[in-house]
Amino acid sequence: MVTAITTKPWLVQKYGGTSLGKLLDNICSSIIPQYALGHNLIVVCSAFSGTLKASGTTSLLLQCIAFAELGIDAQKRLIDLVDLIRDNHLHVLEAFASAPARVATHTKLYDDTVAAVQKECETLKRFLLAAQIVGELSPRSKDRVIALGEKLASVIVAACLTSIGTPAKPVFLDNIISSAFGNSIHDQVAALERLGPKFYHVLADQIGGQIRQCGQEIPIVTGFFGIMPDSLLQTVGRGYSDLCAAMCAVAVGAEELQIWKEVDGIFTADPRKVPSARLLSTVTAEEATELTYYGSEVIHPLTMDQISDACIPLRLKNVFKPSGHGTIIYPSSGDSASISPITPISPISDSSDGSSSRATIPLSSFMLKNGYHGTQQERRRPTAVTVKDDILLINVVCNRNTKSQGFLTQVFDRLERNKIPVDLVATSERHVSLAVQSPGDPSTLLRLKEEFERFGQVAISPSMSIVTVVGHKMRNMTGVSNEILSALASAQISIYLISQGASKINISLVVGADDALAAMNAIHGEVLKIPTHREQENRFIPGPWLY
Ligand SMILES: Nc1ncnc2c1ncn2[C@@H]1O[C@H](COP(=O)(O)OP(=O)(O)O)[C@@H](O)[C@H]1O
Ligand SMILES: N[C@@H](CC(=O)OP(=O)(O)O)C(=O)O
Repeated sequence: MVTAITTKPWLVQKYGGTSLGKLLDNICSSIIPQYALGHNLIVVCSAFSGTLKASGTTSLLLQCIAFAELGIDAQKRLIDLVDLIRDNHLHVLEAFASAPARVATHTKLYDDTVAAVQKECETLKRFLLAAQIVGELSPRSKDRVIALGEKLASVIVAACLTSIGTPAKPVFLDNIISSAFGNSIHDQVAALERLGPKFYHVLADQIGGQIRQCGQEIPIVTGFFGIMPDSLLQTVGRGYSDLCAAMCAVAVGAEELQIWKEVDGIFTADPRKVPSARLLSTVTAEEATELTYYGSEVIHPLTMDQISDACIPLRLKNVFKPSGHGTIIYPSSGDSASISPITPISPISDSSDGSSSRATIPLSSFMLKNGYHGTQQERRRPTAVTVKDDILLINVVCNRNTKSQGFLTQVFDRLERNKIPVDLVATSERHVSLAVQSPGDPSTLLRLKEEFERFGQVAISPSMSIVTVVGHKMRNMTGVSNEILSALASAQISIYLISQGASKINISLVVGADDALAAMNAIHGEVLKIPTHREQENRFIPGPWLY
Protein backbone atom coordinates (compact mmCIF):
# COMPACT_ATOMS: atom_id res chain seq x y z
CA MET A 1 0.00 0.00 0.00
CA VAL A 2 1.28 3.51 -0.86
CA THR A 3 2.02 5.88 2.01
CA ALA A 4 0.21 9.20 1.66
CA ILE A 5 2.49 12.01 0.55
CA THR A 6 0.76 14.37 2.95
CA THR A 7 -1.94 13.71 5.49
CA LYS A 8 -4.60 14.48 2.87
CA PRO A 9 -6.88 11.54 2.08
CA TRP A 10 -6.51 9.72 -1.23
CA LEU A 11 -9.22 10.15 -3.81
CA VAL A 12 -9.34 8.37 -7.17
CA GLN A 13 -11.30 9.91 -10.03
CA LYS A 14 -11.96 8.10 -13.29
CA TYR A 15 -13.17 10.04 -16.31
CA GLY A 16 -14.96 8.21 -19.14
CA GLY A 17 -14.08 8.80 -22.79
CA THR A 18 -17.18 10.76 -23.75
CA SER A 19 -16.87 12.93 -20.62
CA LEU A 20 -13.27 13.83 -21.54
CA GLY A 21 -14.26 14.37 -25.16
CA LYS A 22 -17.06 16.78 -24.29
CA LEU A 23 -15.87 18.55 -21.14
CA LEU A 24 -12.08 18.44 -21.04
CA ASP A 25 -11.80 22.14 -20.27
CA ASN A 26 -14.17 21.99 -17.31
CA ILE A 27 -12.59 18.82 -15.96
CA CYS A 28 -9.04 20.22 -16.13
CA SER A 29 -9.65 23.82 -15.20
CA SER A 30 -12.33 23.34 -12.57
CA ILE A 31 -13.20 19.86 -11.29
CA ILE A 32 -9.72 18.37 -10.84
CA PRO A 33 -8.05 21.48 -9.32
CA GLN A 34 -10.86 21.82 -6.77
CA TYR A 35 -10.66 18.25 -5.59
CA ALA A 36 -6.86 18.41 -5.58
CA LEU A 37 -7.03 21.09 -2.88
CA GLY A 38 -8.22 18.69 -0.23
CA HIS A 39 -6.99 15.35 -1.50
CA ASN A 40 -4.11 13.33 -2.80
CA LEU A 41 -5.73 12.91 -6.16
CA ILE A 42 -5.23 10.16 -8.72
CA VAL A 43 -6.92 10.62 -12.10
CA VAL A 44 -7.63 7.65 -14.36
CA CYS A 45 -8.40 8.39 -18.01
CA SER A 46 -10.22 6.47 -20.69
CA ALA A 47 -9.50 7.10 -24.34
CA PHE A 48 -11.16 10.22 -25.77
CA SER A 49 -14.52 9.77 -27.45
CA GLY A 50 -16.43 12.41 -29.36
CA THR A 51 -20.14 12.35 -28.89
CA LEU A 52 -20.42 8.54 -28.81
CA LYS A 53 -18.25 5.76 -27.46
CA ALA A 54 -18.94 3.84 -30.67
CA SER A 55 -17.01 6.47 -32.65
CA GLY A 56 -14.40 7.11 -29.95
CA THR A 57 -10.65 6.44 -30.08
CA THR A 58 -10.83 2.83 -28.83
CA SER A 59 -13.42 1.99 -31.48
CA LEU A 60 -11.25 3.66 -34.15
CA LEU A 61 -8.21 1.69 -32.96
CA LEU A 62 -10.23 -1.52 -33.24
CA GLN A 63 -11.07 -0.46 -36.78
CA CYS A 64 -7.33 0.06 -37.44
CA ILE A 65 -6.71 -3.51 -36.28
CA ALA A 66 -9.40 -4.74 -38.67
CA PHE A 67 -7.77 -2.83 -41.56
CA ALA A 68 -4.36 -4.27 -40.66
CA GLU A 69 -5.82 -7.76 -40.79
CA LEU A 70 -7.37 -7.10 -44.20
CA GLY A 71 -3.87 -6.93 -45.68
CA ILE A 72 -2.28 -4.29 -47.92
CA ASP A 73 -5.50 -3.73 -49.88
CA ALA A 74 -6.65 -1.64 -46.91
CA GLN A 75 -3.39 0.34 -46.70
CA LYS A 76 -4.83 3.75 -47.59
CA ARG A 77 -7.80 3.30 -45.24
CA LEU A 78 -5.42 2.37 -42.45
CA ILE A 79 -3.17 5.39 -42.99
CA ASP A 80 -6.18 7.74 -43.14
CA LEU A 81 -7.62 6.33 -39.95
CA VAL A 82 -4.41 6.69 -37.94
CA ASP A 83 -4.15 10.27 -39.25
CA LEU A 84 -7.72 10.90 -38.13
CA ILE A 85 -6.92 9.64 -34.62
CA ARG A 86 -3.87 11.93 -34.52
CA ASP A 87 -5.84 14.94 -35.77
CA ASN A 88 -8.69 14.35 -33.31
CA HIS A 89 -6.20 14.55 -30.45
CA LEU A 90 -4.38 17.58 -31.84
CA HIS A 91 -7.72 19.39 -32.14
CA VAL A 92 -8.58 18.63 -28.52
CA LEU A 93 -5.22 19.98 -27.42
CA GLU A 94 -5.46 23.06 -29.58
CA ALA A 95 -8.98 23.86 -28.35
CA PHE A 96 -7.74 23.77 -24.76
CA ALA A 97 -4.57 25.76 -25.39
CA SER A 98 -6.28 28.44 -27.47
CA ALA A 99 -8.94 29.33 -24.90
CA PRO A 100 -8.72 33.13 -24.34
CA ALA A 101 -6.80 33.20 -21.04
CA ARG A 102 -4.29 30.62 -22.20
CA VAL A 103 -3.02 31.90 -25.53
CA ALA A 104 0.76 32.15 -25.71
CA THR A 105 1.36 30.56 -22.33
CA HIS A 106 3.36 27.37 -21.94
CA THR A 107 4.12 27.13 -25.63
CA LYS A 108 7.00 24.73 -25.03
CA LEU A 109 4.71 22.36 -23.14
CA TYR A 110 2.15 22.65 -25.92
CA ASP A 111 4.74 22.01 -28.65
CA ASP A 112 6.20 19.05 -26.73
CA THR A 113 2.75 17.51 -26.31
CA VAL A 114 1.91 17.97 -30.00
CA ALA A 115 5.22 16.29 -30.85
CA ALA A 116 4.50 13.42 -28.42
CA VAL A 117 1.06 12.82 -29.98
CA GLN A 118 2.51 12.88 -33.48
CA LYS A 119 5.31 10.51 -32.53
CA GLU A 120 2.97 7.96 -30.89
CA CYS A 121 0.68 8.00 -33.93
CA GLU A 122 3.59 7.64 -36.34
CA THR A 123 4.89 4.63 -34.39
CA LEU A 124 1.43 3.07 -34.48
CA LYS A 125 1.17 3.65 -38.22
CA ARG A 126 4.52 1.96 -38.89
CA PHE A 127 3.62 -0.96 -36.66
CA LEU A 128 0.23 -1.50 -38.32
CA LEU A 129 1.62 -1.18 -41.84
CA ALA A 130 4.14 -3.88 -40.99
CA ALA A 131 1.38 -6.05 -39.54
CA GLN A 132 -0.61 -5.55 -42.76
CA ILE A 133 2.04 -7.43 -44.70
CA VAL A 134 1.51 -10.48 -42.46
CA GLY A 135 -2.23 -9.77 -42.35
CA GLU A 136 -2.54 -10.85 -38.73
CA LEU A 137 -2.05 -9.49 -35.22
CA SER A 138 -1.59 -11.52 -32.06
CA PRO A 139 -3.86 -10.76 -29.08
CA ARG A 140 -0.91 -9.07 -27.36
CA SER A 141 -0.22 -6.89 -30.41
CA LYS A 142 -3.87 -5.89 -30.47
CA ASP A 143 -3.61 -4.85 -26.84
CA ARG A 144 -0.58 -2.70 -27.73
CA VAL A 145 -2.67 -0.93 -30.35
CA ILE A 146 -5.62 -0.35 -28.00
CA ALA A 147 -3.25 0.99 -25.33
CA LEU A 148 -2.57 4.06 -27.46
CA GLY A 149 -6.04 5.52 -26.78
CA GLU A 150 -5.52 5.88 -23.04
CA LYS A 151 -1.87 6.86 -23.53
CA LEU A 152 -2.79 9.85 -25.70
CA ALA A 153 -5.57 10.83 -23.29
CA SER A 154 -3.30 10.83 -20.24
CA VAL A 155 -0.55 12.76 -22.05
CA ILE A 156 -3.05 15.45 -23.05
CA VAL A 157 -4.85 15.64 -19.69
CA ALA A 158 -1.51 15.91 -17.84
CA ALA A 159 -0.34 18.65 -20.21
CA CYS A 160 -3.59 20.62 -19.90
CA LEU A 161 -3.49 20.47 -16.10
CA THR A 162 0.18 21.39 -15.89
CA SER A 163 -0.28 24.30 -18.29
CA ILE A 164 -2.80 25.92 -15.96
CA GLY A 165 -0.79 25.49 -12.78
CA THR A 166 -1.90 22.05 -11.54
CA PRO A 167 1.23 19.94 -11.99
CA ALA A 168 0.37 16.48 -13.31
CA LYS A 169 2.24 13.55 -14.80
CA PRO A 170 1.09 10.82 -17.19
CA VAL A 171 1.45 7.27 -15.85
CA PHE A 172 1.50 4.51 -18.48
CA LEU A 173 0.50 1.04 -17.37
CA ASP A 174 1.01 -0.87 -20.62
CA ASN A 175 3.95 -2.80 -19.14
CA ILE A 176 2.50 -3.27 -15.66
CA ILE A 177 1.73 -6.96 -16.10
CA SER A 178 5.28 -7.82 -17.16
CA SER A 179 6.61 -5.74 -14.25
CA ALA A 180 4.39 -7.64 -11.83
CA PHE A 181 4.77 -11.17 -13.15
CA GLY A 182 7.68 -11.16 -15.59
CA ASN A 183 7.34 -11.90 -19.29
CA SER A 184 6.76 -15.60 -18.70
CA ILE A 185 3.22 -14.86 -17.52
CA HIS A 186 2.24 -14.33 -21.13
CA ASP A 187 2.82 -18.00 -21.84
CA GLN A 188 0.88 -19.08 -18.78
CA VAL A 189 -2.73 -18.27 -19.35
CA ALA A 190 -3.83 -21.12 -17.12
CA ALA A 191 -1.61 -19.92 -14.29
CA LEU A 192 -3.05 -16.45 -14.65
CA GLU A 193 -6.59 -17.78 -14.45
CA ARG A 194 -5.67 -19.74 -11.35
CA LEU A 195 -4.56 -16.49 -9.72
CA GLY A 196 -8.16 -15.22 -9.85
CA PRO A 197 -8.82 -12.05 -7.87
CA LYS A 198 -5.31 -12.22 -6.38
CA PHE A 199 -4.01 -11.33 -9.81
CA TYR A 200 -5.62 -7.89 -9.57
CA HIS A 201 -4.30 -7.37 -6.04
CA VAL A 202 -0.75 -8.00 -7.25
CA LEU A 203 -1.34 -5.56 -10.10
CA ALA A 204 -2.74 -2.98 -7.68
CA ASP A 205 0.52 -3.11 -5.70
CA GLN A 206 2.53 -2.50 -8.86
CA ILE A 207 0.30 0.40 -9.83
CA GLY A 208 0.78 1.84 -6.34
CA GLY A 209 4.54 1.83 -6.95
CA GLN A 210 4.16 3.85 -10.15
CA ILE A 211 1.78 6.32 -8.50
CA ARG A 212 4.27 6.91 -5.68
CA GLN A 213 6.90 7.96 -8.18
CA CYS A 214 4.80 10.99 -9.17
CA GLY A 215 5.59 12.79 -5.92
CA GLN A 216 3.60 16.02 -5.69
CA GLU A 217 2.37 15.85 -9.29
CA ILE A 218 -1.11 14.40 -9.87
CA PRO A 219 -0.74 10.97 -11.47
CA ILE A 220 -2.80 10.82 -14.67
CA VAL A 221 -3.06 7.07 -15.08
CA THR A 222 -3.97 5.28 -18.30
CA GLY A 223 -7.14 3.23 -17.83
CA PHE A 224 -5.47 0.63 -20.05
CA PHE A 225 -3.48 -1.85 -17.98
CA GLY A 226 -2.77 -4.75 -20.43
CA ILE A 227 -0.93 -6.43 -21.99
CA MET A 228 -2.96 -9.51 -20.98
CA PRO A 229 -1.94 -13.01 -22.09
CA ASP A 230 -5.32 -13.48 -23.73
CA SER A 231 -5.77 -9.76 -24.54
CA LEU A 232 -7.32 -7.23 -22.20
CA LEU A 233 -10.41 -6.98 -24.38
CA GLN A 234 -10.98 -10.75 -24.13
CA THR A 235 -10.28 -11.01 -20.42
CA VAL A 236 -11.86 -7.81 -19.13
CA GLY A 237 -13.70 -6.35 -22.12
CA ARG A 238 -14.55 -2.78 -23.10
CA GLY A 239 -14.84 -0.34 -20.23
CA TYR A 240 -11.67 -1.76 -18.60
CA SER A 241 -10.61 1.60 -17.15
CA ASP A 242 -13.21 1.33 -14.36
CA LEU A 243 -11.36 -1.76 -13.15
CA CYS A 244 -8.05 0.07 -13.43
CA ALA A 245 -9.45 2.91 -11.31
CA ALA A 246 -10.61 0.37 -8.72
CA MET A 247 -7.07 -1.07 -8.57
CA CYS A 248 -5.66 2.44 -8.07
CA ALA A 249 -8.13 2.99 -5.22
CA VAL A 250 -7.12 -0.32 -3.62
CA ALA A 251 -3.41 0.47 -4.08
CA VAL A 252 -3.63 3.65 -2.02
CA GLY A 253 -6.52 2.74 0.29
CA ALA A 254 -8.55 5.60 -1.16
CA GLU A 255 -11.40 7.05 0.84
CA GLU A 256 -13.57 7.07 -2.24
CA LEU A 257 -13.48 6.05 -5.87
CA GLN A 258 -15.35 8.45 -8.12
CA ILE A 259 -16.44 7.46 -11.60
CA TRP A 260 -17.40 10.55 -13.57
CA LYS A 261 -19.92 10.04 -16.32
CA GLU A 262 -22.60 11.81 -18.26
CA VAL A 263 -25.42 10.57 -16.05
CA ASP A 264 -26.21 11.67 -12.50
CA GLY A 265 -25.65 8.16 -11.17
CA ILE A 266 -27.60 4.90 -11.13
CA PHE A 267 -31.29 5.26 -11.86
CA THR A 268 -34.19 2.92 -11.15
CA ALA A 269 -33.99 2.12 -14.90
CA ASP A 270 -32.03 3.38 -17.89
CA PRO A 271 -33.17 7.02 -18.03
CA ARG A 272 -32.89 6.99 -21.83
CA LYS A 273 -35.50 4.26 -22.01
CA VAL A 274 -37.75 4.88 -19.01
CA PRO A 275 -38.72 8.55 -18.73
CA SER A 276 -39.98 8.16 -15.15
CA ALA A 277 -36.72 6.58 -13.90
CA ARG A 278 -35.49 8.09 -10.61
CA LEU A 279 -31.94 8.69 -9.44
CA LEU A 280 -30.89 6.38 -6.60
CA SER A 281 -28.85 7.96 -3.81
CA THR A 282 -27.37 4.63 -2.79
CA VAL A 283 -27.19 1.08 -4.04
CA THR A 284 -25.38 -1.86 -2.51
CA ALA A 285 -22.33 -3.36 -4.17
CA GLU A 286 -24.32 -6.51 -4.93
CA GLU A 287 -27.09 -4.53 -6.58
CA ALA A 288 -24.59 -2.56 -8.66
CA THR A 289 -22.89 -5.78 -9.77
CA GLU A 290 -26.17 -7.40 -10.79
CA LEU A 291 -27.26 -4.29 -12.66
CA THR A 292 -24.03 -4.11 -14.62
CA TYR A 293 -24.10 -7.83 -15.48
CA TYR A 294 -27.67 -7.53 -16.69
CA GLY A 295 -27.39 -4.60 -19.03
CA SER A 296 -27.02 -1.30 -17.13
CA GLU A 297 -23.52 -0.58 -18.29
CA VAL A 298 -22.88 2.13 -15.77
CA ILE A 299 -19.73 0.56 -14.31
CA HIS A 300 -17.61 -2.36 -15.46
CA PRO A 301 -18.81 -5.50 -13.64
CA LEU A 302 -15.36 -6.44 -12.27
CA THR A 303 -14.95 -3.08 -10.56
CA MET A 304 -17.10 -3.84 -7.54
CA ASP A 305 -15.19 -6.99 -6.49
CA GLN A 306 -11.99 -5.00 -6.08
CA ILE A 307 -13.30 -2.13 -4.05
CA SER A 308 -15.73 -4.21 -1.99
CA ASP A 309 -12.86 -6.36 -0.75
CA ALA A 310 -11.02 -3.20 0.27
CA CYS A 311 -14.18 -1.55 1.75
CA ILE A 312 -13.92 1.51 -0.49
CA PRO A 313 -17.14 3.33 -1.43
CA LEU A 314 -17.71 4.16 -5.07
CA ARG A 315 -19.51 7.32 -6.12
CA LEU A 316 -20.88 7.91 -9.61
CA LYS A 317 -20.93 11.57 -10.57
CA ASN A 318 -22.00 13.63 -13.54
CA VAL A 319 -19.38 15.83 -15.25
CA PHE A 320 -22.19 18.13 -16.33
CA LYS A 321 -23.40 18.57 -12.73
CA PRO A 322 -20.30 18.38 -10.52
CA SER A 323 -22.14 19.59 -7.44
CA GLY A 324 -24.66 16.72 -7.53
CA HIS A 325 -24.51 14.05 -4.84
CA GLY A 326 -24.45 11.24 -7.44
CA THR A 327 -25.01 7.64 -6.42
CA ILE A 328 -22.91 6.01 -3.72
CA ILE A 329 -22.26 2.31 -3.87
CA TYR A 330 -21.26 1.05 -0.48
CA PRO A 331 -18.96 -1.86 -0.01
CA SER A 332 -21.25 -4.27 1.80
CA SER A 333 -21.16 -7.84 2.90
CA GLY A 334 -24.47 -7.85 4.73
CA ASP A 335 -22.41 -8.10 7.88
CA SER A 336 -22.41 -5.02 10.07
CA ALA A 337 -18.93 -5.91 11.32
CA SER A 338 -17.64 -4.86 7.91
CA ILE A 339 -18.85 -1.30 8.45
CA SER A 340 -16.48 -0.16 11.17
CA PRO A 341 -13.15 -0.24 9.29
CA ILE A 342 -14.43 2.15 6.62
CA THR A 343 -12.86 5.57 7.03
CA PRO A 344 -15.27 8.51 6.92
CA ILE A 345 -15.50 10.34 3.63
CA SER A 346 -13.77 13.64 4.04
CA PRO A 347 -15.50 16.90 3.01
CA ILE A 348 -15.33 17.27 -0.74
CA SER A 349 -15.47 20.78 -2.12
CA ASP A 350 -17.35 21.02 -5.36
CA SER A 351 -18.12 24.51 -6.46
CA SER A 352 -17.30 24.50 -10.15
CA ASP A 353 -20.90 25.41 -10.94
CA GLY A 354 -21.04 28.12 -8.33
CA SER A 355 -22.43 26.06 -5.47
CA SER A 356 -20.59 26.15 -2.17
CA SER A 357 -18.97 23.10 -0.67
CA ARG A 358 -20.84 21.24 2.03
CA ALA A 359 -19.53 18.69 4.45
CA THR A 360 -20.50 15.05 4.32
CA ILE A 361 -20.99 13.10 7.51
CA PRO A 362 -18.76 10.14 8.36
CA LEU A 363 -19.72 7.14 6.30
CA SER A 364 -20.05 4.73 9.21
CA SER A 365 -22.48 6.98 11.11
CA PHE A 366 -24.25 7.70 7.84
CA MET A 367 -24.89 4.02 7.27
CA LEU A 368 -25.95 3.30 10.82
CA LYS A 369 -28.15 6.39 10.99
CA ASN A 370 -29.98 5.28 7.90
CA GLY A 371 -30.17 1.65 8.95
CA TYR A 372 -28.75 0.72 5.60
CA HIS A 373 -27.29 -2.53 6.83
CA GLY A 374 -29.31 -2.64 9.99
CA THR A 375 -31.74 -5.37 10.81
CA GLN A 376 -34.82 -3.19 11.24
CA GLN A 377 -35.18 -1.31 8.00
CA GLU A 378 -35.19 -2.97 4.63
CA ARG A 379 -36.10 -1.65 1.23
CA ARG A 380 -39.74 -2.43 0.62
CA ARG A 381 -39.48 -2.34 -3.13
CA PRO A 382 -36.97 -3.60 -5.64
CA THR A 383 -34.26 -1.10 -6.45
CA ALA A 384 -34.07 -1.09 -10.24
CA VAL A 385 -35.01 -2.82 -13.46
CA THR A 386 -32.65 -3.39 -16.35
CA VAL A 387 -32.63 -5.00 -19.79
CA LYS A 388 -29.93 -6.98 -21.55
CA ASP A 389 -30.37 -7.30 -25.32
CA ASP A 390 -28.89 -9.64 -27.95
CA ILE A 391 -29.94 -12.78 -26.13
CA LEU A 392 -30.59 -16.21 -27.64
CA LEU A 393 -32.82 -18.75 -25.95
CA ILE A 394 -31.60 -22.30 -26.48
CA ASN A 395 -33.84 -25.22 -25.49
CA VAL A 396 -32.32 -28.68 -25.41
CA VAL A 397 -34.39 -31.82 -24.79
CA CYS A 398 -32.31 -34.82 -23.81
CA ASN A 399 -32.51 -37.88 -26.15
CA ARG A 400 -33.93 -41.08 -24.65
CA ASN A 401 -30.58 -42.86 -24.99
CA THR A 402 -28.67 -40.11 -23.11
CA LYS A 403 -28.41 -40.62 -19.35
CA SER A 404 -30.15 -37.73 -17.65
CA GLN A 405 -27.44 -37.39 -14.95
CA GLY A 406 -24.74 -36.66 -17.54
CA PHE A 407 -26.95 -34.46 -19.68
CA LEU A 408 -26.26 -31.13 -17.97
CA THR A 409 -22.52 -31.84 -17.83
CA GLN A 410 -22.49 -32.37 -21.58
CA VAL A 411 -24.48 -29.19 -22.20
CA PHE A 412 -22.16 -27.02 -20.10
CA ASP A 413 -19.07 -28.69 -21.46
CA ARG A 414 -20.09 -27.69 -25.02
CA LEU A 415 -20.79 -24.13 -23.90
CA GLU A 416 -17.38 -23.90 -22.25
CA ARG A 417 -15.62 -25.30 -25.31
CA ASN A 418 -17.29 -22.72 -27.52
CA LYS A 419 -16.65 -19.97 -24.96
CA ILE A 420 -20.30 -18.95 -24.75
CA PRO A 421 -21.23 -17.34 -21.44
CA VAL A 422 -24.63 -18.30 -20.05
CA ASP A 423 -26.79 -15.67 -18.38
CA LEU A 424 -29.72 -17.77 -17.16
CA VAL A 425 -30.58 -21.45 -16.93
CA ALA A 426 -33.82 -23.29 -16.20
CA THR A 427 -33.83 -27.07 -15.99
CA SER A 428 -36.02 -30.06 -15.44
CA GLU A 429 -34.79 -33.64 -15.55
CA ARG A 430 -34.55 -33.94 -19.34
CA HIS A 431 -34.89 -30.33 -20.49
CA VAL A 432 -32.65 -27.33 -20.23
CA SER A 433 -33.33 -23.75 -21.33
CA LEU A 434 -30.41 -21.41 -21.60
CA ALA A 435 -30.36 -17.67 -22.14
CA VAL A 436 -27.00 -16.86 -23.70
CA GLN A 437 -25.41 -13.82 -25.27
CA SER A 438 -25.55 -13.97 -29.05
CA PRO A 439 -22.09 -15.01 -30.23
CA GLY A 440 -20.74 -12.40 -32.65
CA ASP A 441 -19.68 -15.11 -35.10
CA PRO A 442 -22.66 -17.11 -36.53
CA SER A 443 -20.43 -20.16 -37.15
CA THR A 444 -19.96 -20.53 -33.36
CA LEU A 445 -23.71 -20.91 -32.93
CA LEU A 446 -23.97 -23.40 -35.75
CA ARG A 447 -21.15 -25.47 -34.24
CA LEU A 448 -22.79 -25.38 -30.81
CA LYS A 449 -26.13 -26.47 -32.27
CA GLU A 450 -24.50 -29.44 -34.02
CA GLU A 451 -22.74 -30.45 -30.84
CA PHE A 452 -25.97 -30.26 -28.78
CA GLU A 453 -27.79 -32.32 -31.42
CA ARG A 454 -25.52 -35.28 -30.63
CA PHE A 455 -27.41 -35.83 -27.40
CA GLY A 456 -30.66 -33.87 -27.68
CA GLN A 457 -33.18 -31.97 -29.76
CA VAL A 458 -32.34 -28.33 -30.04
CA ALA A 459 -34.48 -25.24 -30.64
CA ILE A 460 -32.89 -21.80 -30.80
CA SER A 461 -34.98 -18.63 -30.52
CA PRO A 462 -33.08 -15.50 -31.56
CA SER A 463 -34.02 -11.88 -30.76
CA MET A 464 -34.65 -12.26 -27.06
CA SER A 465 -33.92 -9.96 -24.12
CA ILE A 466 -33.45 -10.49 -20.41
CA VAL A 467 -35.40 -8.21 -18.11
CA THR A 468 -33.93 -8.19 -14.61
CA VAL A 469 -35.39 -6.73 -11.46
CA VAL A 470 -32.78 -6.12 -8.77
CA GLY A 471 -33.29 -5.36 -5.11
CA HIS A 472 -31.39 -5.73 -1.88
CA LYS A 473 -32.95 -8.62 0.11
CA MET A 474 -35.69 -8.90 -2.50
CA ARG A 475 -36.15 -12.53 -1.64
CA ASN A 476 -37.84 -11.44 1.58
CA MET A 477 -40.36 -9.19 -0.16
CA THR A 478 -43.50 -11.24 -0.21
CA GLY A 479 -45.49 -10.86 -3.40
CA VAL A 480 -42.86 -9.14 -5.51
CA SER A 481 -42.74 -11.94 -8.14
CA ASN A 482 -46.49 -11.78 -8.36
CA GLU A 483 -46.34 -8.03 -8.96
CA ILE A 484 -43.75 -8.47 -11.72
CA LEU A 485 -45.73 -11.19 -13.47
CA SER A 486 -48.97 -9.22 -13.15
CA ALA A 487 -47.32 -6.13 -14.64
CA LEU A 488 -46.16 -8.17 -17.64
CA ALA A 489 -49.53 -9.90 -17.97
CA SER A 490 -51.33 -6.52 -18.00
CA ALA A 491 -48.99 -5.37 -20.75
CA GLN A 492 -49.70 -8.66 -22.61
CA ILE A 493 -46.07 -9.67 -22.68
CA SER A 494 -45.15 -13.37 -23.00
CA ILE A 495 -42.43 -14.75 -20.75
CA TYR A 496 -40.11 -17.50 -22.06
CA LEU A 497 -37.99 -18.21 -18.98
CA ILE A 498 -38.04 -17.15 -15.34
CA SER A 499 -35.15 -17.32 -12.94
CA GLN A 500 -35.43 -16.51 -9.27
CA GLY A 501 -33.36 -17.67 -6.37
CA ALA A 502 -29.98 -18.20 -7.99
CA SER A 503 -29.14 -14.73 -6.74
CA LYS A 504 -30.89 -13.49 -3.63
CA ILE A 505 -31.33 -10.08 -5.10
CA ASN A 506 -32.56 -10.61 -8.63
CA ILE A 507 -35.50 -11.94 -10.58
CA SER A 508 -34.84 -12.34 -14.30
CA LEU A 509 -37.22 -13.06 -17.13
CA VAL A 510 -36.64 -13.69 -20.81
CA VAL A 511 -39.01 -11.85 -23.15
CA GLY A 512 -38.99 -11.19 -26.89
CA ALA A 513 -36.63 -8.37 -27.85
CA ASP A 514 -39.55 -6.40 -29.28
CA ASP A 515 -41.28 -6.49 -25.89
CA ALA A 516 -38.23 -5.58 -23.78
CA LEU A 517 -38.80 -1.84 -23.61
CA ALA A 518 -42.50 -2.25 -22.82
CA ALA A 519 -41.65 -4.86 -20.18
CA MET A 520 -39.16 -2.56 -18.48
CA ASN A 521 -41.63 0.33 -18.46
CA ALA A 522 -44.48 -1.89 -17.22
CA ILE A 523 -42.38 -3.23 -14.33
CA HIS A 524 -41.04 0.21 -13.53
CA GLY A 525 -44.54 1.67 -13.52
CA GLU A 526 -46.12 -1.07 -11.40
CA VAL A 527 -43.42 -2.54 -9.17
CA LEU A 528 -40.99 0.33 -8.70
CA LYS A 529 -43.64 2.99 -8.49
CA ILE A 530 -43.03 6.00 -6.25
CA PRO A 531 -43.72 4.86 -2.70
CA THR A 532 -46.65 6.00 -0.64
CA HIS A 533 -45.96 8.35 2.24
CA ARG A 534 -45.77 5.44 4.68
CA GLU A 535 -43.34 3.48 2.50
CA GLN A 536 -41.28 6.61 2.12
CA GLU A 537 -40.84 6.85 5.87
CA ASN A 538 -39.32 3.40 5.98
CA ARG A 539 -36.93 4.07 3.21
CA PHE A 540 -33.46 5.55 3.13
CA ILE A 541 -33.61 9.21 2.11
CA PRO A 542 -30.42 11.27 2.07
CA GLY A 543 -30.57 14.33 4.30
CA PRO A 544 -29.81 17.78 2.86
CA TRP A 545 -26.46 17.68 4.65
CA LEU A 546 -25.22 15.30 2.03
CA TYR A 547 -25.35 17.72 -0.84
N1 LIG B 1 -29.91 2.09 -14.36
C1 LIG B 1 -29.20 3.00 -15.05
N2 LIG B 1 -28.84 4.15 -14.46
C2 LIG B 1 -28.09 5.07 -15.15
N3 LIG B 1 -27.68 4.92 -16.41
C3 LIG B 1 -28.02 3.79 -17.06
C4 LIG B 1 -28.78 2.78 -16.41
N4 LIG B 1 -28.95 1.76 -17.28
C5 LIG B 1 -28.32 2.11 -18.41
N5 LIG B 1 -27.76 3.34 -18.30
C6 LIG B 1 -27.03 4.05 -19.37
O1 LIG B 1 -25.65 3.96 -19.10
C7 LIG B 1 -24.97 5.05 -19.74
C8 LIG B 1 -23.75 5.38 -18.90
O2 LIG B 1 -23.32 6.70 -18.95
P1 LIG B 1 -22.21 7.33 -19.94
O3 LIG B 1 -21.66 8.51 -19.27
O4 LIG B 1 -22.85 7.53 -21.26
O5 LIG B 1 -21.09 6.18 -20.06
P2 LIG B 1 -19.52 6.32 -20.41
O6 LIG B 1 -18.84 6.79 -19.18
O7 LIG B 1 -19.14 4.91 -20.74
O8 LIG B 1 -19.37 7.26 -21.56
C9 LIG B 1 -26.01 6.16 -19.88
O9 LIG B 1 -26.04 6.51 -21.22
C10 LIG B 1 -27.34 5.53 -19.45
O10 LIG B 1 -28.36 5.77 -20.39
N1 LIG C 1 -11.52 3.22 -23.84
C1 LIG C 1 -11.95 1.89 -23.46
C2 LIG C 1 -11.96 1.71 -21.97
C3 LIG C 1 -12.99 2.42 -21.16
O1 LIG C 1 -13.03 2.18 -19.96
O2 LIG C 1 -13.83 3.27 -21.75
P1 LIG C 1 -15.02 4.18 -21.01
O3 LIG C 1 -14.53 4.55 -19.65
O4 LIG C 1 -15.20 5.37 -21.87
O5 LIG C 1 -16.24 3.31 -20.91
C4 LIG C 1 -13.26 1.53 -24.12
O6 LIG C 1 -13.74 2.29 -24.94
O7 LIG C 1 -13.76 0.47 -23.88
